[in-house]
Amino acid sequence: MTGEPVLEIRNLSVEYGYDADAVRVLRDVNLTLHAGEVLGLAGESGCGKSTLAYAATRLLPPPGIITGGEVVFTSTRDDRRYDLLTATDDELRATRWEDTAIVFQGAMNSLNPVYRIGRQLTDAISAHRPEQSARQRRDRAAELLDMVGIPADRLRSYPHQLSGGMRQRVMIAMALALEPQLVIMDEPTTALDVVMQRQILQQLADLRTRLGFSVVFITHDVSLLIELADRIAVMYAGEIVEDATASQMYRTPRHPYTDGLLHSFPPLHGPRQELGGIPGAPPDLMSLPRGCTFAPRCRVALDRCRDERPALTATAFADREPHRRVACFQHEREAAAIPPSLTVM
Ligand SMILES: Nc1ncnc2c1ncn2[C@@H]1O[C@H](COP(=O)(O)OP(=O)(O)OP(=O)(O)O)[C@@H](O)[C@H]1O
Repeated sequence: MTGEPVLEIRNLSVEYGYDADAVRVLRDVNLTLHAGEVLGLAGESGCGKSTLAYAATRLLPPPGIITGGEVVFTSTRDDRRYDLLTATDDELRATRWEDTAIVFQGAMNSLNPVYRIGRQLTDAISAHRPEQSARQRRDRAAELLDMVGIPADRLRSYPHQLSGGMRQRVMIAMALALEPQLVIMDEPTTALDVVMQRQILQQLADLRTRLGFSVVFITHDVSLLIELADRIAVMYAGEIVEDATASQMYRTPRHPYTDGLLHSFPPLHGPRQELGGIPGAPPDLMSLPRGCTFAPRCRVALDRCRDERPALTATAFADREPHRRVACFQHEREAAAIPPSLTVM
């Protein structure tokens, strides 16, 4: 169901801090998001998921600095392709909310406590659609609430009168107000329970089917993404280490880190399984190991993995799984050992 590229992130690098204190937090990240796709970004805390989302949309707060790369956005609104990293302030203003909307971490707490929900939605609309009448804006606000499953009479509620899940939905409604092409949600639900997380991602995926926008959904919980995303990019220590469809990742994780993540969260459906987790902790970004950054925690690391850093490239099974990428030497060895006819895809 996915279409043309909407967002093409190329060799994106980010540092926090300056000079000797600078930490390279993203290293040459390449990732493409397609029209209508739900892309999940997974990985443990601190691996750079939020940094990637904020840098790609030029919303990175200081001391974050984009040190290289490009982020090409294809706007269907004005049929233009442009690099968000070199876009002018006017271009960025025009693209925000209209083309791309971001729901930040903890966004549900960013609703203004002293205004009713309706006012906050209509204010967001009027900032970009001044030509609309008050009536049109109210109707649109009610329609948006309805889209996210909240009855229109809640327009008169104050944020504190809504549950956390409802406030999160209001933020989604606000993000959808101007019919953007791309919605980015950063771990919208850390404060909410897993059932609520699932409902929210489910709702976004359903709305995407109806309205056709693309979604980047950031979470620690890869099992949630397996169920609801089309594609998943797994990040580790500032790099993408695996990029595959959700079903490929579930059936045949090619990176040992992905495999570890899959066994770190309980799936909501299917047979019970023991949670393994991943021993150890991610490396200090100031002093990364020479070889694969995951090697010190990897149960199947080879000597080569400690010396050489694997690049994110097509898998060793590329003829049968095009568009899939992994950064791991071990899977090449496995591929060489398995007769192609026995390979499970
Ligand atoms: N303002 C900052 N100054 C210095 N380093 C920072 C800053 N913000 C983030 N970092 C570092 O950048 C790295 C990536 O952080 P980021 O928040 O992007 O990761 P994340 O995967 O989104 O984590 P989480 O899931 O906890 O939000 C971390 O090592 C973090 O310590």
